[in-house]
Amino acid sequence: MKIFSAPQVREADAYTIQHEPVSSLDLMERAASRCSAWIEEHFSPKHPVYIICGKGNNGGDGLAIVRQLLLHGYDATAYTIQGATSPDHTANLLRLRESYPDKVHPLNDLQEFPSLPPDALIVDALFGTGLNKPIEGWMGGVIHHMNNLRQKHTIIAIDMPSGLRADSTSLHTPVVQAHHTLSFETWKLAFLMPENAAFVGQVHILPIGLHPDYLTHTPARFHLTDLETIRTIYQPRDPFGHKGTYGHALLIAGSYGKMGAALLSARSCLRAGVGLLTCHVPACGYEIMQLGEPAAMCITDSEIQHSTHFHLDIADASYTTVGIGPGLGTHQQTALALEKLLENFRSPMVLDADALNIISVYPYLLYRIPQGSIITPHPKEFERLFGKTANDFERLELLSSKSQELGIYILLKGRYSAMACPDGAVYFNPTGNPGMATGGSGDVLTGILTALLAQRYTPKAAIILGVWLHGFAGDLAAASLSQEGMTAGDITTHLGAAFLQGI
Ligand SMILES: NC(=O)C1=CN([C@@H]2O[C@H](COP(=O)(O)OP(=O)(O)OC[C@H]3O[C@@H](n4cnc5c(N)ncnc54)[C@H](OP(=O)(O)O)[C@@H]3O)[C@@H](O)[C@H]2O)[C@@H](O)CC1
Ligand SMILES: Nc1ncnc2c1ncn2[C@@H]1O[C@H](COP(=O)(O)OP(=O)(O)O)[C@@H](O)[C@H]1O
Ligand SMILES: [K+]
Repeated sequence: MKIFSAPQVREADAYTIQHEPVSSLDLMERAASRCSAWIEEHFSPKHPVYIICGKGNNGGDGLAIVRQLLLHGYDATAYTIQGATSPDHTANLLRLRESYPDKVHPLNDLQEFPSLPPDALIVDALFGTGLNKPIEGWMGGVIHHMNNLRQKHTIIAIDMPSGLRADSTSLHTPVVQAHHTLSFETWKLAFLMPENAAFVGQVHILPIGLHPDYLTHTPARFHLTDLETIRTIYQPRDPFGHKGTYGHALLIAGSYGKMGAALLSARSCLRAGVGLLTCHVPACGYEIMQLGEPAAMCITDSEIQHSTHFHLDIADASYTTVGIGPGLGTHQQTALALEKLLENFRSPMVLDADALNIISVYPYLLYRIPQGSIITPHPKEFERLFGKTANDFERLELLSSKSQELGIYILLKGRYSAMACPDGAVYFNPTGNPGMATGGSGDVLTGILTALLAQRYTPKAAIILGVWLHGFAGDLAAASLSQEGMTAGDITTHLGAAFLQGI
């Protein structure tokens, strides 16, 4: 699913008005009716609804929602900011005043903000995608006041929480902290940024019938992975396939005290369909691996506690791909071995965890990573590799520019993991839950991505599909075990069900 910028949303709006054709007032009526239907579905008429309306079309939506709710037996009231209003706003104001003159009140300063009865809902229709500067003065006070009321009253934002910019940071400016955001047609980039979590609450995308030609043909740089994309990527297994068909992966992982990471990664690699798996571990890990996962082959390092050189077969390129990093440790000898690996193995590989921590100490190694490889930093690892940024939008730009500069796929892990591709596109992943915020979840992901590369998915396909499956398996694990009760290994045990149900 494409994520459009605020100017693109305006273009989609104009294109729809011109080509459907539909009047802009009717499109507003349609958008508002999706919102009032959502409110009616989730809240009974015993909740009085207070809708705070700005001067533009977001406020126009708010006025139409008030009228629609009143028609359906709800007690709804509009509070409107005074000033020059947009034409569709003006038309809706007249319509509302005509039928329900006592349901519109002016809001010229904070003193005029209504005192709310218990159970009242606040609908925020102050500003949407037309916000053109940070909110200042008494309107900032209104937002502050609404946020103070959020403990007692549910706040529902129309299209955007007011004050939030769709495409750039809103840090240090007043923004409504909504419980629910009802947004039209497409996700906005701002909703996916961790720094905005407190503002957007739960996001509900409401289709309003924007013209499909515009949505299909307009290029977008940012995407949110959806089931349709996943179904296009997924390749069913060949009925005549044999284990050679699905690749031979080498997983380099583990050190003394962290063999669990290697085991978690190996198990998920096997459950994600690899043909053959060999694990390289330090000598202390031999029995752990052999007993822990009989389907994996195991080769050991000459050192007992950490790895110092990786198996010679690497130079013969007999492995389809390599996954390296989980629990590896950052010993200097391991760092040297990583440098040699990067010299000898030139196909796309997966680098995670300690492999990335080593690279952040020896940054020149970044430039030796084979083209098309996948690196999977969590935010702290990302910062160690590429430095600090002032906000999440700057971090996103840094992520994308490094991916393009280095010719590698960079996965920044989190609630909506961001996958930056060397062609400049960035994909966000919607699956997953906070139950996955537990040690070892990332190791499981490394195994999955390594397995998909081994099966000869392109790196772009592997990363989009792998991250989706990882999150979906995590969601299934949470559904059966609870977010608290699940562990990283439960993500792996639910991978089979994720293939069956998530694609
Ligand atoms: N997408 C779709 O397809 C559809 C979209 N629709 C709806 O339209 C919304 C976009 O409407 P919009 O363009 O009129 O902008 P909106 O958000 O109401 O704000 C503009 C007003 O706010 C003002 N203003 C701005 N910043 C300010 C500030 N910091 N401080 C103070 N004032 C500020 C600005 O005043 P100005 O600065 O221009 O004088 C102007 O008056 C969209 O979010 C959705 O709800 C649906 O109705 C139909 C289908
Ligand atoms: N709140 C969340 N919502 C969705 N996914 C999450 C959440 N928290 C963590 N995850 C996922 O869990 C994984 C954690 O990875 P990582 O931090 O590397 O864990 P570890 O180092 O313990 O293996 C990532 O894939 C991340 O996207
Ligand atoms: K709003």
